[in-house]
Amino acid sequence: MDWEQARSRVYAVGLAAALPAVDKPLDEADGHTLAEPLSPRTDLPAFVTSSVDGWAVRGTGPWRIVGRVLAGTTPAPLTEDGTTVEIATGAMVPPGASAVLRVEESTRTAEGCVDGVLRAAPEWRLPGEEAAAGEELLPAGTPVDPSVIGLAASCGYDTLRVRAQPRAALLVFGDELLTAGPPAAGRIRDALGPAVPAWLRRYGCQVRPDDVIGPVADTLPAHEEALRAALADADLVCTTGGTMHGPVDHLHPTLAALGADYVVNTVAVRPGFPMLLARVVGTDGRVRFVAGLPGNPQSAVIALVSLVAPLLAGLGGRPMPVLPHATLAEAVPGRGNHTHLALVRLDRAAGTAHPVRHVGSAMLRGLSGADGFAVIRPGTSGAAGDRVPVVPLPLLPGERTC
Ligand SMILES: Nc1nc2c(c(=O)[nH]1)N[C@H]1C(S)=C(S)[C@@H](COP(=O)(O)OP(=O)(O)OC[C@H]3O[C@@H](n4cnc5c(N)ncnc54)[C@H](O)[C@@H]3O)O[C@H]1N2
Ligand code: MOO
Repeated sequence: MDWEQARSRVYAVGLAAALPAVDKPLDEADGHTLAEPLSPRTDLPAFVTSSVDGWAVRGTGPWRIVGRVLAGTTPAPLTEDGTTVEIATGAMVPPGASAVLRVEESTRTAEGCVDGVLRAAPEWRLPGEEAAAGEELLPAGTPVDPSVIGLAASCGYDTLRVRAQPRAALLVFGDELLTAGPPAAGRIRDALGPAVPAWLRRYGCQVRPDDVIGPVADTLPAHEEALRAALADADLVCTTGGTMHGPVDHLHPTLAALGADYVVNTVAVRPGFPMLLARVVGTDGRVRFVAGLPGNPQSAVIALVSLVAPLLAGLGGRPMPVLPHATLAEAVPGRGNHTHLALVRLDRAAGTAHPVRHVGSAMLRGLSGADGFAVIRPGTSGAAGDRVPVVPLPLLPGERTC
């Protein structure tokens, strides 16, 4: 399947299986996605609010001082022309006041009255100036970040209705993998067991340490047992390795044994083509997904950005991630009729993408210095100066990249 087509298909399938809406207290909502639009419960501001420290006055000056209004109180009306109350920034302007005079622009008369020249523009904020009660400020599908949480609080929310956070598990396949110490005697370190959960968390998944399993023994029964167990609780199970058809590649037979159906089975992309996404419908009718990440570590990350990121966007009810563009600083070869995802470092100031070195699919050195992958479409090659889409890596937790 074409790479673009695979992304769209996975997104649509994820959206059709969008996770249920739940209520979260504001302090637990970060990283979730709004399941309903955000609208203020009152006008914002809710009352006429002084925007300066000064004097709320009625009529023309000089004004006789008759009181003081602090923020957080309900003031008595100003009923008499020529009177004033001292007022703090954020305090409710008393009904009857005709203006607010800034403290630094006021003087005192010998009699102790306040005097000064009023500015033409009012020194207060009117109800509804920021938003009217019930007005849609953010649509469903908006990622919840600290600014959204702050806005929700100012709109009067105690909880937010958000999509449940997807729960993900990881199964690492490969008897050759060591989980400690340096590589030796034909064995290498498992690079994906430690790295993939961290990528998944950056994409908004919950991954508990107990949900990272492996290396799972390279036998079909062990694979089947591990996948069944992982699917019992997780919405998404990622597996690493075993996507091909080598002597100990058991993923496809395991999926067949579980009655899974393929959403995507191999993608015309290099590196990473053996990636897959399968769907398993449990006896309870709940849909779960298995993402088969190839064993070569960079290919596994390409499967994450290509299939898992759009799937999670769909499950979270978010829009399909839009790819930013950058200008290639150097030529990047095409990969025939496959899409080439080429690791690049972005110069954000210049808007340029710089190919990095050490980018073999078995390597992680290039990836560690990269910001994402430049997309070289099938049948094309990238020349210096070409504008190309870039698939960003979610390098900082909560970045608005997905
Ligand atoms: N006859 C062919 N062989 C292969 C082809 C092919 O087209 N024809 N494609 C190659 C490509 S491309 C990829 S990608 C891999 C995919 O293989 P699998 O997903 O089945 O993965 P494995 O065979 O289990 O492992 C591949 C490679 O990656 C290393 N690996 C696996 N897991 C980890 C891990 N957690 N951390 C670090 N390294 C890992 C493993 O040792 C192998 O070296 O197939 C090619 N073969
Ligand atoms: O296509 Mo494989 O995924 O390069 O290493």
